[in-house]
Amino acid sequence: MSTTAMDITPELLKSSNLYAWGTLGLVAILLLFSSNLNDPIANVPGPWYTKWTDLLAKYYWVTGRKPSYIHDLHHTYGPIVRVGPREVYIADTKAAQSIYKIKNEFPKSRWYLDFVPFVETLFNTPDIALHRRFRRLLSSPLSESGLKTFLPQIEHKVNLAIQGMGEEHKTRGATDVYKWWLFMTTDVIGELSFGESFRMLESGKINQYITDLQSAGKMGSYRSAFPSLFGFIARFHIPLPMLSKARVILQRMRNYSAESLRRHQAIVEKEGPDSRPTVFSKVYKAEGEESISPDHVRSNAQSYIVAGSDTTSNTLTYLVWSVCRDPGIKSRLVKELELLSDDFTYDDTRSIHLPYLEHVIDETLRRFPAAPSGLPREVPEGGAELCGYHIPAGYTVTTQNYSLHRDADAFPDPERFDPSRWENPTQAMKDAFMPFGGGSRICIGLHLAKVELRLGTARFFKAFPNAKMSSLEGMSDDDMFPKLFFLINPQGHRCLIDLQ
Ligand code: HEM
Repeated sequence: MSTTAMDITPELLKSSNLYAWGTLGLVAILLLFSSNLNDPIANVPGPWYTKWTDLLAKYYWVTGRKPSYIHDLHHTYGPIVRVGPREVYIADTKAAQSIYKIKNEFPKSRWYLDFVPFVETLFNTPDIALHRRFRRLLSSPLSESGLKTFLPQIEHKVNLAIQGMGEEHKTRGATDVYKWWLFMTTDVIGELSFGESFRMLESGKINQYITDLQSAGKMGSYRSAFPSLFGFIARFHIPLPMLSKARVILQRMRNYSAESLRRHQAIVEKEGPDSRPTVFSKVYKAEGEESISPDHVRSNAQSYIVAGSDTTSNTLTYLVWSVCRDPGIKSRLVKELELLSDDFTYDDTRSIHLPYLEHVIDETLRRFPAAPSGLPREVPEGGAELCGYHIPAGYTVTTQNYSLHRDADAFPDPERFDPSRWENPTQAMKDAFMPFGGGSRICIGLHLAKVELRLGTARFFKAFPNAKMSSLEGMSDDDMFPKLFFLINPQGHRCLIDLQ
């Protein structure tokens, strides 16, 4: 049989296709092989795509679901998991202890500067020396003993919140505790930082500054997910309405905080240095190398407002919701609080033995940690051995409370809200419990938060022992589904409680 040109061409084509695919395959294998050779964390378990990109993690971050995405990865891949080309997540308490320690600390990753940009503060600075200087100046007023000066102001604000809740219930048939706790914590930290409250408890309204802070926070989420894109837009002055609006907001916030601090300074100059103490009073007196610039005072005060409001208010909201949903837990708490007189003070909550109150608070901090997301750190020089893997210097290692607090070995039946698990806490529970972070970067406001949590919870359940969930205005458990950005937030932005 003779072979024609018509017969040859498909054969040729077939074989040349085969050749092309074969070459491509070979190149791919070579690339994979060489990238594995150049990838010092190639052996860390994780989804295949995380070797090249962390885009999926970013997607979950901007949609408020990253902690649960990471948690699922831990379920599939174990306590150490790769989530991007240069980042691993760790859900192991021993490794967490070696990352978040006081001596030879792992510095905060530069991610914090994208999340909260422009001026370095106690919260965002990766600079260890600057952080130590801030911390030396700022710690003592927020320590347990330092806070004694501010107790009357805090107690007054808690009382105003309880009063506001009671009044709202009379006219509305329920009260929105989410709103009142936010007013309370924001007014407390406003007064302690700026020397004057935002007076939201008195006006019953969120003011412009807080609205601005919330918008700036959203922008920070996007900026920290796509820092190069934002850098490019800024560098080439690409006009984007969203960015011009953000600039106006930032300027307004800056003016507001600078104005408040100036007003406070003027009062102090007129009435004497101890006339209106704030948590920054010590800073004004500092001199020489120990001092910090007025802009640093302003930006740190601003960061306190962010860090010290939603965190504590959302904890209180989830606490009230969790207790009100479980009659057994509520009656035990209410019974214990009978040990306090009706006009009890904060000191009474410390001197009278109230273990169940502490257990309820700890269980809320475990089950609904206000900062459930990753706290990224940079591996220092020399690298680190974590969970049996060598992670080189400069790579990012991160743990998240969302996973540590759901470790079933430490906390059996971890999704269950069960304060009694804290009656005899095991070492594993203590090690895995990090609601305030750890090491040198542990939350500076934890004592203030504890004061507000103890006072707020005790006052609420003493004033409203029959409080229960309300279904008014369509309120349901769906409203309380947690959106997980850097901070936790109930997705409905409300929590209606029937106080009767
Ligand atoms: C229930 C309430 C609170 C929770 C659960 C909480 C949680 C945390 C966590 C987990 C960190 C570590 C962040 C990290 O490593 O990236 C942190 C740091 C911080 N928190 Fe809080 N916080 C609370 C209340 C407050 C309050 C009331 C303030 C007010 C001053 C505050 C101010 C700060 C600041 C300034 C930092 C940075 C500390 C540093 O890096 O040295 N927090 N907080």
